[in-house]
Formats: sequence, C-alpha cells, structure tokens
Amino acid sequence: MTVRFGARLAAAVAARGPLCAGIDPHPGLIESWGLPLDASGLERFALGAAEALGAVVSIVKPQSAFFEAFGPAGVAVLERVIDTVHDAGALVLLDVKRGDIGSTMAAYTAAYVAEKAAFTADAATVSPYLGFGSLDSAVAAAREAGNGLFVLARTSNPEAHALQSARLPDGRTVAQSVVDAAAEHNAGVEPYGDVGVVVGATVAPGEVDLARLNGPVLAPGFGAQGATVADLHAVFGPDLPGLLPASSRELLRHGPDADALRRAAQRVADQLAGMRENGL
Ligand SMILES: O=c1ccn([C@@H]2O[C@H](COP(=O)(O)O)[C@@H](O)[C@H]2O)c(=O)[nH]1
Repeated sequence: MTVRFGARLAAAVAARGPLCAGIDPHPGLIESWGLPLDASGLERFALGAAEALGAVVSIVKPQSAFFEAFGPAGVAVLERVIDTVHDAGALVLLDVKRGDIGSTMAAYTAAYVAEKAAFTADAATVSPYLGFGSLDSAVAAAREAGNGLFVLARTSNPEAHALQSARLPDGRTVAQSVVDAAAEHNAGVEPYGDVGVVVGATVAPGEVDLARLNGPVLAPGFGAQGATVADLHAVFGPDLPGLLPASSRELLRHGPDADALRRAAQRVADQLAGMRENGL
C-alpha cells in the first residue's frame, strides 16, 4: 500500500524535527570548501552535504538550479544526491519550481512526482502562477504515487510582494488564494495533506492565514536571508503543524567537515525544538 507523503513527512518530523536543510551548491560555497568549480567539485560538495545533513534532519531540499548549471553532469549528481539523502534516512524535497500549461505540466509531473518519476524525490516545488488549476493533474498524480507538492504562495524574496500581495476582486490576496486552493486538496486528510505551500519566514506577520491549510508549510528565508527563530514564531506561531523552516547557506558554510555540518544542523534543530517547547 502506498503511504501518503503527508503521513511520511509527519513521521519524519516526529522522529527528527522540522528543519529542512537545503543543498544549494553556490559556486562561492564550493570554492570555500576547497573544491574545484567543476562537476567533480559539485559532486564532492553535494554528496558530502547530503550524507551529513541527511543523517540529522527530516527533509533535505536540493536546489535543482545549482546542479543544472553544470549541465547533464550536474543533473547526474543531483540524482545521486537524492539517493544519498534517502540512504541517510531523510526525505527529499526537490526545489525546481516548475509550472506551465496543463499539458506541459503533465511532463513535469512525469519527471518529478508521478509514479515511477524520472527523479525519485518525495516532493517537488511548483509554481501556481499559470493558474492553480494548471497544477491539478500534478496534485492527483503526486497523491497517487505517495508524493507531495509545495506550491509557491508568498515567497521570501522582496520582489514578490507586489504580485503575491495584490488583492483579487474577492478581497483575498493572490498568496491567500493559493493557500486556500491548496487547503481544498488537503481537507479532511490526517495527520495532514500532501499539498504544501511555500511561505517565506521573511514575510510580515499576518500576511497569510494558514489556519485551514492542513498541509506542510515550507518556510525558506530562515538563516542567510535574515529570518530568525523569533521571526518564525511571529509569522507562523509557536506550533503550526507541518511548518518546515528551511535553511541552506547558513548550514553549508560549516562544511566541508562532516561533523561540523552535522553539529550545525543539530544546533538549529535544537533551537527549533526550543521554540516549540518554550514558545520562543
Ligand atoms: O520563497 C522562496 C522559495 C524558495 N527559496 C529557495 O530556498 C533556498 C534559500 O536558501 P538560503 O541559502 O537558506 O537563503 C534557495 O534554494 C531558494 O531558491 C527561497 O529562498 N525563497
């Protein structure tokens, strides 16, 4: 029997906490690890990070763009990163932010989240900005395969505000309409559904109402983009079910030493556990 993504994620978070560790092989980071800026350097960087971080956190988020930048050799490394994270015991959220008209979206679905998808991640990020309905077949295929989707709602970058906080004729913001559409897919599912949203930890408190989402919330912007544990608390409250604070550069700068990477991730995981226990 296929176990749904939402259930698998909830179990992983119960075991290891909610931190989502990003693997973003920025050229500057690869060089700071003393590695060459080529496919061999990418491979050592990304597999080292995958092995170390995948052993600590519940979910790892490789950023596809940094692998694609190295061409086919980089994409081959990405496939190995996914396997390495799984072997280390964590789930994989592939950050590819795909979105297109329905018929093309079907091909992205086959690549990333459908049964026997070409990439074997557990979930992928998608963009609803060609209309949430263009994602419907991806949602259905991912659910059938036991995989998940994270839909961009209110992203962490400052340029997003004008578009995503614009008001629709019914008074809701564009971002809120994305959250509400995701919530429809998650209604009634326990412990929560398979359609997550992306809401940056950098956004202003109260911008998005997540109370009825009943799904995971990826919160990038924590760490290198400036958001702190206090910001997470202010934006999401102390115990939003399914909240996955995501951090990449802030963790990766501790490499290449595997122990240092693991310790950095564990420190952040402990901080997040403190946030829940003490309402920090
Ligand atoms: O709103 C969003 C959506 C995705 N991202 C991605 O998260 C990481 C952020 O990395 P840091 O180094 O922790 O800043 C990166 O892959 C982005 O593409 C985001 O930042 N904001």
